[in-house]
Parts: sequence; C-alpha cells; structure tokens
Amino acid sequence: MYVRHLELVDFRSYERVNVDLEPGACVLVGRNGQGKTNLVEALGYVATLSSHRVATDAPLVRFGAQRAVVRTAVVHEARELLVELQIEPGKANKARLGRSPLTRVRDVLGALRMVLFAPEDLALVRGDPSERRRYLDELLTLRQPRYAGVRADYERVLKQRNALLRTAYLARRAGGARTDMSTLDVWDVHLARHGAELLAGRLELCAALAPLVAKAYDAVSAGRSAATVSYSGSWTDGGPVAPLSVQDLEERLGEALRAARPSEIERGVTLVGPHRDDVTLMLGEVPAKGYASHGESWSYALALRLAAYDLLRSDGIEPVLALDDVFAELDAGRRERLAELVADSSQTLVTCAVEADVPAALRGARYEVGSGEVRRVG
Ligand SMILES: Nc1ncnc2c1ncn2[C@@H]1O[C@H](COP(=O)(O)OP(=O)(O)OP(=O)(O)O)[C@@H](O)[C@H]1O
Repeated sequence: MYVRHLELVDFRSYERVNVDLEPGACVLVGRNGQGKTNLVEALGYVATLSSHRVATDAPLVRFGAQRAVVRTAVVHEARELLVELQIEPGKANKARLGRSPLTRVRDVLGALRMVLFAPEDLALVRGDPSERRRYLDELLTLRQPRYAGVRADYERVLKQRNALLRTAYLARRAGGARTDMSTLDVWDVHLARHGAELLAGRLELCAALAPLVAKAYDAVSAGRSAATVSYSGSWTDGGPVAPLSVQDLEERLGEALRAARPSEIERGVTLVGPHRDDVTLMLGEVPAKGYASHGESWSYALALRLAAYDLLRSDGIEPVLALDDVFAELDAGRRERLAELVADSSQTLVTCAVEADVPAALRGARYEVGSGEVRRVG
C-alpha cells in the first residue's frame, strides 16, 4: 500500500497544498516549523481518526478557518482509493470513500494502514497507561476495524455507568436522598460484555506483539537487555492477564465489578475494566518506565512501532511507514539499523530538518517543505 497523493485544505498551517508522493522512500526536508509534521499528521489522522499530537480536533484546523479537509489517494494492489475527511470541530466529521459519502465516519478505518513513529512516542514508554492503551487500540482497529465499534459501545456504557455512580456520590455528599442504584446491575452486564470483547482483542494483540517487540528491540539496541511486553489488568492489581475466551473474560470482569462495587460507590467512578488497564514494558528485570535511560526509552518506543509495522505486514497488506523527525534523536548505529529494517517497505515517509541525518538507504524521492508549499526537488 502507498499514498500517491495528498491534498490539504485549511489543515494546520496549510491553506491548500497538493503533494504527489512516490512508493519507496520519500524524504520531506525543511527548516523547523515549516509544516513537515503537519503532512504526516494529516495522513495519520486518516489512518486512525486521531492526531498523534493533540487530543482534540480544533488545532488541526487552520487559524481563522472553520473546517479542514484531508484528501488522499491510496494505492493498494494496483487499485486507487480516494479517501476524504472533513474535520469541523464542534460538529460531526464527514468522510468519503471513493465517490460515496459514509454514514459513519469510522468506516474509513482500514482504508489507509499506516504506522507513524514520532518524538511524541516517548510517552509510550514514559507516559500514563492511557498512552499504551491507545497504542493497542489504534493497532487493533487498524487490523480489525470492527473494534472501533466495540470500543464505542464500551465507552458509551462506561460513560452512562460513571454518570450514575457520580450522581449517587454527589447526592450522598450533599446529604440528599439515596440514589436508586438498581440499574447499576444492568450497566455491569453491558460493561462486562463489551469490556470482555475489547479485552479479548487486546490480549490476542499483546500476545502477537510480544515476540515482535523483543525482536525489534534487540535489532535497534544491538542486543542489550531483553524487552518483554505483557498486559496488566486493573482487577488483577496490575498482574498479567492470561489469554482467556471472551466468555471467561466476561465472567471475570463481572466478578471484578461486583468486588469493586463498594469502592466504586464510595468514589463515584468505575474502577475496573479495560479503561484502567495497562501494558507493562519490561527491560530485563526492571520496568522500562522509570528505569530506562533516554536512549533505551527511545529504542523501546521505536521497537513498539516497528513491531506494529511487522504485525500489519504479516497480515498481508504492506502498511505505509512514517518516520517523523526521528533520525536526529538516534545515534549513528541506531539510524543505520532502523534504515536496514525498513529499507524494503512499500512506502516510507521521512521528515527531517537536516537531510544528512537520514541514512542513505532511505534517501529516495526528495521534497522541500517551506512557505506553505511542498516542492518535489529530486
Ligand atoms: N491550526 C493551525 N493554524 C495555523 N498554523 C498552524 C496551526 N497549527 C500549527 N500551525 C503552524 O504549523 C507550524 C508547525 O508545523 P510542523 O509541526 O509541521 O513543523 P515541522 O516542519 O514539522 O517543524 P519541526 O522541524 O520543528 O518539527 C508552526 O509554524 C505552527 O505555528
């Protein structure tokens, strides 16, 4: 798969820009703040329906404009698919695939499979559990778009369950009448059902990723400590969760909710479930978070992205790879090893301020980014 064309209208710093891209390596060079990341961010948004830099859509729309449009032509097995997204903060986004407008924007997921590695990925190792959950869920949805629906169902039930717990908590604090909690049982059933489905997907994914992360870490760090990845449940006190059937997971989650109920009523929030889980990243005998050096954390974050890339590849559809501003952060050895690992990719988009930082194996088509324009220069 590769992106043949990208058009942005009022996206970030761009009023309008059109870029023809090539299969293989494409290097986007430009001084700081010229809009290189904005280009790969737009493609990442098409792939995941979220930005790797911001949690809300407002910053994606050019100052003073009302909506942004991202149009892209994606080639897969000699067929070209046009994907269009309209981002309008405060309103529902709109999407088109080919000529057809989509009723549900999330049906665009899967049209572009892309793995983006960026400086923000250090948070995968050093940041909150939410960063690692997001990593898993985005990959899960890229591989199996139906999980976007599973997540949406889970989040809807969680929101409603939390609202009930919160109302009871506030009423109790205000010394008011006791809130009727009988509907909590119903929410528990739904939460356990959707939660178990999401969990099963995440556990399967984690098991598939673990050897690939170990292999990628070994390759980029040249055989220092081993990287081990495991899924930690919010109801197992952070302990690993064994892969179980959806039915068994539903039972476990139901039991955990029953056990946590007194504390949940006390605190007014749902304390167990996939929304509180984590992925434990170990380096040798110690957790990477809090112990790994800056360089090791970088290698770990890179290994997580490379493992995602490998896994998508093994599904039979070559994803697009984007390396945003990462070579400046890596030492010479890691640069070369990374280039070797991805040299045969169907398309790698590399952004950089200094072209000399990019290993020769990844210097393909060359583009200059500056003054709101992107020009092919080699
Ligand atoms: N919503 C927006 N409207 C207008 N301009 C924006 C908006 N969001 C970001 N920008 C501008 O986009 C530019 C940043 O673009 P980008 O992050 O792509 O730079 P870059 O070329 O990757 O830089 P660096 O090499 O420093 O990472 C900044 O000048 C910023 O002010």
